[in-house]
Amino acid sequence: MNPNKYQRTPTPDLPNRQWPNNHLSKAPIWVSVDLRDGNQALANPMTVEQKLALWDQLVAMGFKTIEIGFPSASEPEFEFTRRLIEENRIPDDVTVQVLVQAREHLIARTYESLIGVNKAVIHVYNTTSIVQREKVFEKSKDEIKAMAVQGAKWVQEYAIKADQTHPGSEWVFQYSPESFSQTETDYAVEVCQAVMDVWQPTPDNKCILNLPATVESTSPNRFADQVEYFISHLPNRESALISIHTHNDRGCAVAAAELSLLAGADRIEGTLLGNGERTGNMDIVTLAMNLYSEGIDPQLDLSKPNDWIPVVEQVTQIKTHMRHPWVGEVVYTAYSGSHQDAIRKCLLKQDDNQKWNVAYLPIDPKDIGRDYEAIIRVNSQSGKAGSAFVLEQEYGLNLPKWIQIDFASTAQKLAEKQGGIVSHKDLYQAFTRHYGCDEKRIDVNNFQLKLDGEIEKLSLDVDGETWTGEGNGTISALCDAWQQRTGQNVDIIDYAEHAVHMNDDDSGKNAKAIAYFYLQVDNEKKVSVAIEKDSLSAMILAVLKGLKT
Ligand SMILES: CC(=O)SCCNC(=O)CCNC(=O)[C@H](O)C(C)(C)COP(=O)(O)OP(=O)(O)OC[C@H]1O[C@@H](n2cnc3c(N)ncnc32)[C@H](O)[C@@H]1OP(=O)(O)O
Ligand SMILES: CC(C)C(=O)C(=O)O
Ligand SMILES: [Mg+2]
Repeated sequence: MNPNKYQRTPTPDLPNRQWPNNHLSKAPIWVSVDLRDGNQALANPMTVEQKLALWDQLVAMGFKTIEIGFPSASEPEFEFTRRLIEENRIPDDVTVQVLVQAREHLIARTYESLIGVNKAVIHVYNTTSIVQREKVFEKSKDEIKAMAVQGAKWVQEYAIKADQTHPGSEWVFQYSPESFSQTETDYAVEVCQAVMDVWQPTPDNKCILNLPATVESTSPNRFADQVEYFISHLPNRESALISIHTHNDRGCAVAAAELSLLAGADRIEGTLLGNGERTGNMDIVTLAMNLYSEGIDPQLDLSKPNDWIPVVEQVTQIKTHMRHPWVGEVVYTAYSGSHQDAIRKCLLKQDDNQKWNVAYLPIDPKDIGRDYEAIIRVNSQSGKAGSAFVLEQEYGLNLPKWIQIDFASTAQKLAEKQGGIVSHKDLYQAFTRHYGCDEKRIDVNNFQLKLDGEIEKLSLDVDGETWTGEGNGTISALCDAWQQRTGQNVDIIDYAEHAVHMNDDDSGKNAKAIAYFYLQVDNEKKVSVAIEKDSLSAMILAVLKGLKT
């Protein structure tokens, strides 16, 4: 490692920067560049059929501008453009965008690909960065500016020609000073101003100036400075939409785009899940969800990742990381005990009419189709709350805290034995086995209860023996019967019972009752559970189990 090899990328001095004081209140104009920047980054570029599948997905998600490719680059790119147009696949409210270099024959071919389109953005670019000027193009600043101006002129001239031969299309012009992030910002303003001088946009007929961090080379705050500087120094700013196109070389593409919006940008280019050159383009999903989590309508439908992620994965051949922000498979899952406990307590207190406020869950996972099943998974890092949550969500068991504590060591042993995540079914089976819920070990018959004044008189046969007792209710009469038979003193420390819908293998859902008892028999504390057809039977059996075992 030799840090002396590297230097800081210069950015403008902006002592009165405004962006840190700003807040976002609306979504930007989104532009998907999946079909162009995403595609050009793939070892195996998408086939036309794959591009069509991704196009349909992007339209369904609500993108209104989609960069569909670089039609002058290859036959498949050209053919894809033609198919969208000829097969009427472009909805009226969606605009296609195409990329082209500032080279005449490529611009001519680009317009050819667009014959018959209703509306298209022609996106022309040339690089303006110091390294590319000096080493790649070996041109002066004026010469590079002249390339941009020439490109802008060709874009305009060929639009006029296209209108003459095939009238009826609407053209929007976009220019990118490629590698804006590594360009002196003053110079980027100068080049863009020269392009605007050619196009003569107005506030009613804006052009688009797209500022790329082609290679991300500064921290997001310094990129935001570059953007604010650009916007505040651009004459005729109101005649341009300012677009941002960041890449993720430093891992901050989303942050840089988000801060650029604070700095005044109107429009964001990016890809789903951040596919794109090298470390990728700015991930639109992450930025849109960031806005959503702050109460801003993202103006995109990201609610069904389980539908659209497979499409993206299929066409890119790139798997989504399980911890991908907002949509990764486990990003709402808590394994650790204290997280599970906090989530469970917050969810119990979360009211549908209140703003979402749940520890460890920045949004309601249900908003993007993630079931609570995915939220809490029980393994050996989990505590009592995790098992309680699973049994509650999946089986409708509202375990009192003393049952949670009593069952915790059984769940822990199971998790340690299995070594990974304990399935919901295994956990439930462990619970019913631990409390003997499936075994009919006590035979109860001839139940009779008579009210004598304020006293309940109970008689029943337990395992063939007749028990009698009295008290101010069934359970106290039952405890009295035990005391009469054994001389042991019985106190009910706590109990709970509720209805539960059991999934019987044969007959489907069955309403039953579950009772939980916490007893003190002389000096011994006992916990018992019974599941029966009705609540009285469940309570009697739970008490008997506690007493007899
Ligand atoms: C940052 C980005 O993502 S930019 C977009 C990059 N995407 C792509 O390039 C994908 C599609 N591109 C292609 O398939 C090819 O580059 C083509 C078909 C467009 C052009 O191919 P070729 O003509 O063979 O040129 P090649 O790709 O080698 O390009 C380099 C030439 O174009 C010039 N050039 C590169 N970019 C530009 C530009 N934006 N404007 C004008 N000239 C340019 C270079 O100076 C070089 O010129 P030279 O041949 O005189 O040295
Ligand atoms: C063509 C431009 C906008 C680009 O993709 C980039 O600079 O990253
Ligand atoms: Mg790019």
